[in-house]
Amino acid sequence: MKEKHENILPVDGEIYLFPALFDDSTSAELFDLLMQNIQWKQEPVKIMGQEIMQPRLTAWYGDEGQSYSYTGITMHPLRWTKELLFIKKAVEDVSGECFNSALLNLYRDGNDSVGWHRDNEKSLGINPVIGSVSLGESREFSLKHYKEKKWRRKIMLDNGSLLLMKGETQHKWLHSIQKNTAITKPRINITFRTIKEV
Ligand SMILES: O=C(O)CCC(=O)C(=O)O
Ligand SMILES: [Fe+2]
Repeated sequence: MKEKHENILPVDGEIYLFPALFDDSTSAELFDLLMQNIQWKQEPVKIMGQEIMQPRLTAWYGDEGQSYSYTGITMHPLRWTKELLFIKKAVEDVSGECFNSALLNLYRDGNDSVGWHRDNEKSLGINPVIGSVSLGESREFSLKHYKEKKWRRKIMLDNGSLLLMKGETQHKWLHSIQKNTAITKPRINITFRTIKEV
């Protein structure tokens, strides 16, 4: 990392916030391009044998030849777009990390959410590094420790920000975006990842 940043987690992992990876006008331009050019879809997931629709739209982009299993569905990535490569480079420059894929989320409004989970799929390997870019409406990112559920953190993810998660974070902490019905505007989130094995 270029500058000195403070770890947001008290134990068992590292999370760093870069509040302004992109300025307001770049963020607004990227938001519009991603709204238009990404192949957003509402995908089903299997939860305890039942197929239900995810409460948000998603898309997966990446290097050729990658595939990814995510809560019971296998996804084949679409080819990087120009704007995704621009964002990826910015994330790689400030983090000093490299990524070969990205999972995108579109929260249409405050009724969309992602439940408590860890990004600890086998294909991401041990101690995966995830770079998470937010565009559009601010949403609160909630964290709780996997074992000590009383250990909690909340981070506001604003337009143009980057959240970098590394170390043991994905093994030891759960995260979620909770519904907030006061929110009427959309948010795009891009999580850059590295798939280690197919
Ligand atoms: O929208 C976010 O900030 C988090 C998304 C997330 O946790 C995921 O895609 O795994
Ligand atoms: Fe996640």
